[in-house]
Amino acid sequence: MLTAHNLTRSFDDLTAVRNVTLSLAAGQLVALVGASGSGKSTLLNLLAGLLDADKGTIALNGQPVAGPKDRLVAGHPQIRVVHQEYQLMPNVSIRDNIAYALRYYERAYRDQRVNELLRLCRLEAVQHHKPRETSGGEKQRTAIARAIAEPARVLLLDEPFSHLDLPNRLLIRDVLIDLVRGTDSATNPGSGTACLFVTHDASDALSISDQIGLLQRGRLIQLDTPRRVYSQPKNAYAASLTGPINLIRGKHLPALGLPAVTNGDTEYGIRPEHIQIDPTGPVSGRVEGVFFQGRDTELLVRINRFVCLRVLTSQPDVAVGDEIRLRIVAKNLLTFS
Ligand SMILES: Nc1ncnc2c1ncn2[C@@H]1O[C@H](COP(=O)(O)OP(=O)(O)OP(=O)(O)O)[C@@H](O)[C@H]1O
Repeated sequence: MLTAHNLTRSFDDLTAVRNVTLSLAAGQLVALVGASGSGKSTLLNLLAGLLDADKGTIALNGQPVAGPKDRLVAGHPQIRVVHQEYQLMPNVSIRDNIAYALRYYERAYRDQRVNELLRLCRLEAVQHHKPRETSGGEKQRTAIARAIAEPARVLLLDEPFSHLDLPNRLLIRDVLIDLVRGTDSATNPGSGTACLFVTHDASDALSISDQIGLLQRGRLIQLDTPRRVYSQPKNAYAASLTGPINLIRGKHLPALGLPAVTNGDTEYGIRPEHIQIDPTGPVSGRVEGVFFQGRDTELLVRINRFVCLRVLTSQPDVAVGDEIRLRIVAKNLLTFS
């Protein structure tokens, strides 16, 4: 549906987006993840036709999506964007901000649809407030409600969950999933929307997206299913974007009970959940930190002067200063370079 080919955009001598090729299909949720400054918002604005590309093409169902220099009004009628700053009208109520997206519809339908969106995004209580009288999360939900008010082929969201508490985060995630899959009949009867969302939160990306795209200094270094991006990351940076990872030089592998390698400078990675606490394990370490996380506890375990490992365990009875034994299975080791 939305395809981008070889997109490149520079600001002076900084290339913010470099040769990015990707496609978004109807009914598909794609998460875009990358470090701050890696080019996520720039790519989103290019895809929305809000920024001119220096090179490359964008097409929606085969039709070119023009940048602002080739259009009277920037943007594309079938592509909705929610920016990080929300861009709400400051002097009208939350209700009217949402209703504005439906201004060309007849009054009765507009009122009914706005009521539905207020309910869906839990905004009924603040519907008559001005944006400045609402919280960050309420403003964020208003921007999302406005973006999904009308059917759209493509929805591009810049950090849609960043200001939401956990219940609202789960709520908006479900709203988006329904919309994208085409199960929200009022918004998009049957066909589904293509959605790309930028996030810093690996758990959002891993749990709801069909694909994750990883940006590193403007390049799309990996685009794959959440499972593959997590278990076969392209490099150490990619691994660190999708979850905690222990990075270890080859020369330190024997100290972890793993076979020696010829190139001691090669970098390896091991996820904390792949290190087992095992009284018969070959490695001994001293617990330096215990971080309770609810279901699991993360430990910092000092193996020697050079290696300190993050270990995820469900064992609640470990304390700072304990000596524990660990086992790492070689097949779980990721090789990076
Ligand atoms: N209008 C602009 N003029 C000059 N440089 C810009 C402009 N917009 C973005 N940049 C630069 O391009 C790079 C990519 O910026 P972008 O906002 O796309 O990153 P991002 O991945 O969205 O970052 P964040 O996660 O912090 O929002 C950054 O180095 C930024 O400073």
